[in-house]
Formats: sequence, C-alpha cells, structure tokens
Amino acid sequence: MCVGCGPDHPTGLHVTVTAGEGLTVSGSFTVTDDHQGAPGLAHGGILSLAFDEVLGSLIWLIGEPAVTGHLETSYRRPVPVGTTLYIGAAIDRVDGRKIYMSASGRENAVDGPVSVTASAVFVVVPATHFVEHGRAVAPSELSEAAAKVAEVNP
Ligand SMILES: CCCCCCCCCCCCCCCC(=O)SCCNC(=O)CCNC(=O)[C@H](O)C(C)(C)COP(=O)(O)OP(=O)(O)OC[C@H]1O[C@@H](n2cnc3c(N)ncnc32)[C@H](O)[C@@H]1OP(=O)(O)O
Repeated sequence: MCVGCGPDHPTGLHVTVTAGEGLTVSGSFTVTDDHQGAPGLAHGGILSLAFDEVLGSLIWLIGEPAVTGHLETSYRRPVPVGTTLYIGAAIDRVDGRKIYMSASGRENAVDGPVSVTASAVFVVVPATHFVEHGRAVAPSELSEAAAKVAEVNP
C-alpha cells in the first residue's frame, strides 16, 4: 500500500523502478487526473513524491535501510496529465550515514526533454526505526522486504 510504488494502492503513483548499472535506477510514473494541481497539469508535490520514491529505491542497491532527510526538487517544465515521466537516479556519494543522490525526469521518453530534477540526502537508520516510529510489521511484510533485497542483489 505504499503511495509511491504499491501496485494495489487505489490512487497511488504506481511508480515502477528497475535497477541499472552501478548505483543507478530508472523509474517511470504516468500522470493521471488523480495527480493534477492546476487543470490538466501535475501537482508539484506529487512530482516530488515520484522523485522521493525513485530516489528511495536506490537504498535497495546498498541493502541498508535509509530515510529521506532532505529532498530538493526543481521544476523546469510543466508536466501535463497523460505524461509519462522517465526518472533516472543515482547515488553520487556516501559520507558516513549520509547518502547523496540525484535524479532527473524526462518527458515521455528516456531521452525526452528534462521536466524535473531533484537531489536528496538519505540517512541510514537501524531497521528498528520503522518498528519504533511506525506500526508493528507483519512477518509477511518483512519477508517481502527481504525478497526485494534478494531480487535486486541476487
Ligand atoms: C524492520 C521493518 C523494515 C520494513 C521495511 C522498510 C522498507 C524501507 C522503506 C523505505 C521507504 C522509502 C520511502 C521513501 C523515503 C521516505 O519517504 S522516508 C519518510 C520521510 N523521512 C522521514 O520520516 C525521516 C524523519 N527524520 C528522521 O527520522 C531523523 O531526523 C533522521 C533523518 C533519521 C536523522 O536523525 P538521526 O538518526 O538522529 O541522525 P543524526 O545523528 O542527527 O545525523 C546523522 C547524520 O545525518 C545528517 N542529517 C540528519 N538529518 C539530516 C537532514 N534532514 N538533511 C541532511 N542531513 C541530515 C546529520 O548532519 C549527520 O551528519 P554527520 O554529522 O554524520 O556528518
């Protein structure tokens, strides 16, 4: 039920992500009427969510839980409803618990015009972070997370 990536979320973004070479991922997100701000245009906060999701997927490549500490988004072109944004993201450097990342989103093709760029600092946390601050996690959710790590890093 993740609002970013959950396939069963009724109004979520349904972002899909694929691991790339090295510490990179690529994702896509199609803007629908559920995501608009101004008539016919994506809401900036929703676009920020899509970037948080794709950037957050990078943590599966390093196998350590981390959360968004800081996220900056630059909106370079309006994104109309119906657009598919192709988002490429990379880990730029790691400094202690801080993971510096960047991403750019292109309109309707992997080499389309750049609509949005973002940079972020994720901070590595112990797995207990989610239990202490979130709700109790069912064993099936834990095994789903373990399966995801195994799928990304076989
Ligand atoms: C077992 C169950 C598993 C379940 C399976 C889980 C699956 C995993 C799903 C992930 C899903 C992802 C989804 C998308 C990503 C979100 O959306 S995550 C949700 C949004 N983010 C949050 O809720 C984070 C809230 N903030 C916090 O919890 C805490 O402030 C933080 C970020 C953990 C930092 O607190 P802290 O651990 O006390 O860190 P602290 O010791 O103060 O600082 C450590 C370092 O980080 C730096 N830092 C701290 N905060 C920041 C900041 N905001 N900006 C920049 N740098 C910072 C510090 O300057 C420090 O740097 P150094 O001094 O070492 O150079």
